[in-house]
Amino acid sequence: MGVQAEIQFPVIEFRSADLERGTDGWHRLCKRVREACETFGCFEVVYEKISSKVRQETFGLMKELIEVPVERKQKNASPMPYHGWVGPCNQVSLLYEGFGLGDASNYDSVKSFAQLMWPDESVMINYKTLVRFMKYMAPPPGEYERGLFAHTDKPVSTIICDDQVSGLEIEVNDGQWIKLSLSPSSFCFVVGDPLKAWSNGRLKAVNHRVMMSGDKDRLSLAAFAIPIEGTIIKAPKELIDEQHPQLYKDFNFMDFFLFAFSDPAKHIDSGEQLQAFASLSPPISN
Ligand SMILES: O=C(O)CCC(=O)C(=O)O
Ligand SMILES: [Fe+2]
Repeated sequence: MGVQAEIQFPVIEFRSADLERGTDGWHRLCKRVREACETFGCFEVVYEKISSKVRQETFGLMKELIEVPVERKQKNASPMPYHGWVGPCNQVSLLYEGFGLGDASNYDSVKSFAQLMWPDESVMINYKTLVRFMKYMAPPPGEYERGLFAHTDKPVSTIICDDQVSGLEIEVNDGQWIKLSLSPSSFCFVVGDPLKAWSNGRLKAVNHRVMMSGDKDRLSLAAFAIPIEGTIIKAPKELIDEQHPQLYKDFNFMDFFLFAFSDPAKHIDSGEQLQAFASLSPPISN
């Protein structure tokens, strides 16, 4: 046997700049990938955009997945070969265990996999994200004008980001408003009516509005959590006791959402709509 020549296994860095189709960098990258596939049939990809933190968290969660009871793992079944759970067995190996998550880039698939494996996490509301892109024009010179009327949010929660032109105001005490100045790396998290109901009134659905002044237009972007069809908003039993009697009836999120935007509800103050829709006790009169 001859002396084994030193073998150079291909290591290719995927830099963001080279991933732009048609550029010189992209052509060079394609050439190296093709050569590696022709010679070795594989290569090491160096890609720094996936942080080591994300990788660590992923493997941390996998350890939790391995710990779920076998009866639950068996629910990860599929009529397709190689798509479901396989535990240690003679056909594969006594050392092997594997789960299958098909269509993994689809958020709903990931959610339903997680719900099969961790069904008790009832705190988790399965939702879709509605994003709205908003522009508020600068008011006439010297004016302080309403950009968006005062309201509490109807989705479960909202994350707002703006372009540093302030305008968002929150009501801290009855009638006392503060204007937020979000830093370039901040977002504002807002509790919506359904989250208030879910928490049996513990969390505050804050009244907020947009008031414009100055000469700059304002851009904002909001991501709203909208529960999937059929989601029932129900306070967990741990949050209900003698000191904290149940404040709201269980309700279908979409029924409330449609109610809040319906004609009859237009006459109800935004912050009172939850009370009007789901209250179990008559309103307290002063
Ligand atoms: O544009 C903003 O800052 C707030 C938007 C908002 O409150 C909403 O769309 O519910
Ligand atoms: Fe809002």
